[in-house]
Formats: sequence, C-alpha cells, structure tokens
Amino acid sequence: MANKFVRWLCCNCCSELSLEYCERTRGVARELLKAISESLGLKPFYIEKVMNLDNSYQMFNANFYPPCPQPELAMGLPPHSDHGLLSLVTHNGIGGFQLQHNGMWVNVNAIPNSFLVNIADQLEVLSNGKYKSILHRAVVNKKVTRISLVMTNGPSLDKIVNPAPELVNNGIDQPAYHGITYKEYFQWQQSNSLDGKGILDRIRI
Ligand SMILES: O=C(O)CCC(=O)C(=O)O
Ligand SMILES: [Fe+2]
Repeated sequence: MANKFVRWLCCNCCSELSLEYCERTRGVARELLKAISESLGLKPFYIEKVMNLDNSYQMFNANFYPPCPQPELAMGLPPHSDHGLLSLVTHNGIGGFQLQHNGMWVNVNAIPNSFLVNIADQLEVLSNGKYKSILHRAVVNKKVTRISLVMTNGPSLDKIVNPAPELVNNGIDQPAYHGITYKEYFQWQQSNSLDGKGILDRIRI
C-alpha cells in the first residue's frame, strides 16, 4: 500500500512525511489490535495473523471544513461508520467530531496531540459484534476552518472477513454477519453515499 500512497502525493517532502505517518500509525493500530485480540480471549497476534496485517490496506483522508455561514443547515460529513478495523483521527484542535450514543449526538473534543480511535466495521464483523463500529459525523461551525486527518487501517484487501470461528463455535453464539472480502466491502462503501451503518446492515444475518 505504501508505494501506491506515495504516487498520489504532490512532492517528495510530502510523500516522505506521509509515508512515515502511514507507517507509524500502522504500528499504533497493530499494537491496539493486539490488546483488542486479548480482550476477546484470543492470542495477542490473532487479529494480526488472520487479517494479514503485513499487507494491511490503509486509507488516508484529509478533511477540510471551511467556516459555514449557516452551520445548522449543513453537515461536514454525514453519519457513517468507517470501513476498516480501526481509524485514527487527529485534527487542528477545533471541535466538530460527534458520535452517536444512546441515540443522541455527543461532541467529542479530543485531547490535543492525541488520536481519537474509532472502532470500524471489519472489527465489528471479526468480533461478531462484541466490538461495535462507531456511528459518527462531522459538523461545521461559523467561525473557523477545521481540518481532520483520518487514517483507516484495514485488513489486507483480499481477506474474507468473517466472525472469528473461536467466538462463534462455542455452542452459544451464532455468526451474526456474512463473510465478504474487505475489497468488496470497501468498494460498496466508496460507491454509495454515506448512510449510517447501511453497508454493515447488508451483511448482517
Ligand atoms: O472530520 C472528522 O472529525 C471525521 C472524519 C471522518 O469521520 C472520516 O473521514 O471518516
Ligand atoms: Fe469516519
């Protein structure tokens, strides 16, 4: 993925910086996924191995939200969940990220110089719903420009993501999602307008 990434960028200095950002955030995501594996009662490297994270697909979004004269009539980014396993979000210190909790939109004012970590759809599928992908959106404001950088870390594109057999072959839980390749899932999400958790609903059993 790294080589493809470099080609999109405008100059050598940007590409080096972005490549380093891509590699380092990939490392952070892998560490978090080790802890998440353990929290599910699986071996620390379970997710890393079954999702083939050596070939992890990363997508880097830079979002630019200029001031809006009527923010109550506009939406920066509509409600959605992210398609990968984990997304790492950072921004220029201006609030605007909201997540849905108990049916209410809640402002998330991340601590400066920190990452906001979103659970994304592939982790919901793999964990058979034990982790839920987070429904979120971005709102705009009248006064200042907001910028956010979002690195979505996914499995390898050719991986068929299923609920982990260890979590469903226990005589209690049934698989709650159909398996499809991450590539197919990702393409569905990219070719449809953002619509809550509508794409995940398509593979829910
Ligand atoms: O701008 C934000 O804070 C969120 C952006 C986002 O959710 C995304 O790019 O997927
Ligand atoms: Fe998002």
